[in-house]
Amino acid sequence: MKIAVLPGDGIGPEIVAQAVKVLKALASDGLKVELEQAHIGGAGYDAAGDPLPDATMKLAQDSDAVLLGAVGGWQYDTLPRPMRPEQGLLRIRKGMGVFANLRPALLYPELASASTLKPEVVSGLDIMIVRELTGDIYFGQPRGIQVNDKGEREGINTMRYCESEIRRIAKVGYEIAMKRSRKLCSVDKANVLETTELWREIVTGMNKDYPEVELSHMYVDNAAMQLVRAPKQFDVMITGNIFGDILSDEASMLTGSIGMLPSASLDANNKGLYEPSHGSAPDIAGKDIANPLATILSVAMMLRYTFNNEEAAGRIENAVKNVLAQGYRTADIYTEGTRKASCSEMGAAVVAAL
Ligand SMILES: NC(=O)c1ccc[n+]([C@@H]2O[C@H](COP(=O)([O-])OP(=O)(O)OC[C@H]3O[C@@H](n4cnc5c(N)ncnc54)[C@H](O)[C@@H]3O)[C@@H](O)[C@H]2O)c1
Ligand SMILES: CC(C)[C@H](C(=O)O)[C@@H](O)C(=O)O
Ligand SMILES: [Mg+2]
Repeated sequence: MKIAVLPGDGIGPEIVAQAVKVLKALASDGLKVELEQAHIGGAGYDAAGDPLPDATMKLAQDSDAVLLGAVGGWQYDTLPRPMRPEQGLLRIRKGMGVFANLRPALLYPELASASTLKPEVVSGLDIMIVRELTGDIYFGQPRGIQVNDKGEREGINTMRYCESEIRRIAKVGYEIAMKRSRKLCSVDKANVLETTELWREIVTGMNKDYPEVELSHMYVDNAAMQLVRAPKQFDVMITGNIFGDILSDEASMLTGSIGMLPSASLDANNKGLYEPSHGSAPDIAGKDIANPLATILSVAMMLRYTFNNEEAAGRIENAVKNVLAQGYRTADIYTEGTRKASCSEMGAAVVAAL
């Protein structure tokens, strides 16, 4: 199997190096993997004048899966928008057609005290956020900054979903719910936004195809509040691109740190792009202190969803559990009495625990 490795910017190269160590360790044990690296984001702009160079998109299309670190950096924030790192990420998601973004918020028992919430609120937490990834206000037209009739500049973005886009993500949500506790909460803002009124109507209509699934609906503002009030009421959540972006960062803190939250972005055939849910963390880049576990756990998701290799996925997840049980902690999840580890030490500990 061929994996395109796109480290990107900021902490991207540091965390991806740890995930690659894990893949190479599995390869030395017989897993057949071929890795090829390419630039994306600011690194793509620096190397080829484009945040998604053609060669990178071609490599992604020729590979079975893509492992991505993160993109973005302050030095790129004033570039014209099409040249910004984030556009490279949006283009590769769209280009690969990976519309289903799975972001599991799982609390490892050892990290209950690392969360900023009370341990009893988060212990046993296991939520799957299913975020639509290639539509919504991220891609809707018209968009831009224009001068209006009064000579004043105005910024425009358009929230937009068509029925088929809603249907295909809802199907993913229902099917995941069927494999878990059969509880699905759809998050929208149907009280105000027509886009999500349609979303709610379609998700509700599909419940007849999955009668065992207990469907509920929640407005996004309430969902944001409920996630910190009583997060264990949720099992599978489905939502659109922008709400899912925000809610998944919020959910990550329930698990102790955003450095713990992996993701899988899948197309209709389970070909996928795998990346941590966090960004390039420019504030800590280059210091070897970032948490690589979200990226390492994204590799486990790759093995499970794209390569159907549950055994290898389980090996990685167990190794992560073991290193946490042994007390290894990067700075973001460090609590008194545990063993502070750098990014590379954490990667090495996971390899040793495989
Ligand atoms: N998928 C992506 O590539 C992605 C996601 C989000 C943000 N970004 C980009 O990243 C840049 C920074 O954005 P931001 O600061 O809003 O979000 P961020 O997720 O990069 O960082 C937010 C905070 O979390 C910390 N953090 C993030 N990942 C961590 C890890 N693995 N270990 C320890 N701490 C970690 C950071 O140090 C920072 O304090 C921006 O350019 C943004 O556009 C990229
Ligand atoms: C960097 C940005 C384009 C991206 C998003 O908004 O999807 C990020 O926040 C994420 O969550 O992966
Ligand atoms: Mg985000």
